[in-house]
Amino acid sequence: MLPVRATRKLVSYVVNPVCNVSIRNLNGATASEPWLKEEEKEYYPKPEEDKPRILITGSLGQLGTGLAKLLRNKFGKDNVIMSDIIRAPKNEFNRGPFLYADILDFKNLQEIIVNQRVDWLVHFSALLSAIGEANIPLAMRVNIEGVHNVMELAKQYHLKLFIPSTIGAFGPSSPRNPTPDLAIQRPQTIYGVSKVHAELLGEYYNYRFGLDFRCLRFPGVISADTNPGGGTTDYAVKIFHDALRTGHHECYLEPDTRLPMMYIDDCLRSLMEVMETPAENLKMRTYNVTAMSFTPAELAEEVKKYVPNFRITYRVDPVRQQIANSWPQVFDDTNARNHWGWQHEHDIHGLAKKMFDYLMPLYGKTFG
Ligand SMILES: NC(=O)C1=CN([C@@H]2O[C@H](COP(=O)(O)OP(=O)(O)OC[C@H]3O[C@@H](n4cnc5c(N)ncnc54)[C@H](O)[C@@H]3O)[C@@H](O)[C@H]2O)C=CC1
Ligand SMILES: CC(=O)[C@H](N)C(=O)O
Repeated sequence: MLPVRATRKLVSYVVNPVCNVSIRNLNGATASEPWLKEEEKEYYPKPEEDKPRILITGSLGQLGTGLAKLLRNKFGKDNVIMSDIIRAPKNEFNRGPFLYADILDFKNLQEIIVNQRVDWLVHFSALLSAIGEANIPLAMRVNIEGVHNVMELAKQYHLKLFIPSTIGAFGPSSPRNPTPDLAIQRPQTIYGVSKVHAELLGEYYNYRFGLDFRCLRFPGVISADTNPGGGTTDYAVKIFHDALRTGHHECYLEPDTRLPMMYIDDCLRSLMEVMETPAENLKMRTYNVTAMSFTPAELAEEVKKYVPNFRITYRVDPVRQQIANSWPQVFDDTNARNHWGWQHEHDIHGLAKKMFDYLMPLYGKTFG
């Protein structure tokens, strides 16, 4: 029997096929562990190469498809495993590994992590703010139980874990203009409550077990090639499609409802950057990031530069208006900028240009 001098939790016994001895195998331990003797190292897997293997949960939503593309360009197609509970469109399915993974099925997730030799876990599965309010029991399961599952698995298998949070993790008693990283957090949506839970649990696992947990609070994310999944900030995507389709957008928020926003390229880059920041440069585990803040009326003015006859009218949805009224108006991301060099690229003008450059040809329109 080979001696194992580790103090970490022993998880399995295996029979080594070469010398037919029983050795105890530590989850996630590789031959680079400093506590291994030279002769023990051959029984442990070689350390991972420089390219991590990454699992994305809920990867068919607004953020996941773009992130998979970005990560695959950087780390190789086969090193990024997309997963979701919905069927992948054929073009997505053919672009690289895709697996069914229900975030509520712990065993299935465990199997994927082991079989696919996952190193990083990007946990996107969630019910967003508006849809969460419409189905609170499901939101509690997906957003809270789902987080428990990934947190525990990331701990067991020594994964680097990213879970996004949101401006929605703040509430009406938080300072709203500007909202710093550390402030009162008493959100009044199940979405917000579940995100505060994820932030706190991740920070606790980091402190208690050394889990490499990283979290960014995103504002409303705006993208042209994917659709939002049922949030309060969704109008800021739909307005571009409506402008090109009919020239008219009926907005569910009041004209002067100011919310922080970000173009998807900035959002995904911030995620990549924080994942690659050396741990010693992270002074916190949860950071605000943002790019701009605007109201529906201000965005409509921007849209008119491209579609001069564009009209916006307002029919307020009380649920989403109430949520928006409780969220930050301006997000303070000074710490992200100072600690790990976060910088946004797109303001409201850049955002509108990007959206119209992408969407106009799809709607058969030209500028001017
Ligand atoms: N889109 C935005 O503006 C913002 C998003 N975030 C966060 O980023 C993450 C990704 O957001 P989006 O892509 O916009 O969300 P989305 O709603 O577009 O996509 C979520 C995905 O989760 C999947 N899902 C639902 N139940 C599941 C289950 N039981 N097991 C596995 N997957 C399941 C859905 O099928 C969907 O594809 C979320 O955690 C969200 O809270 C944070 C702030 C802003
Ligand atoms: C800001 C978010 O978290 C999301 N877009 C939502 O509106 O729910």
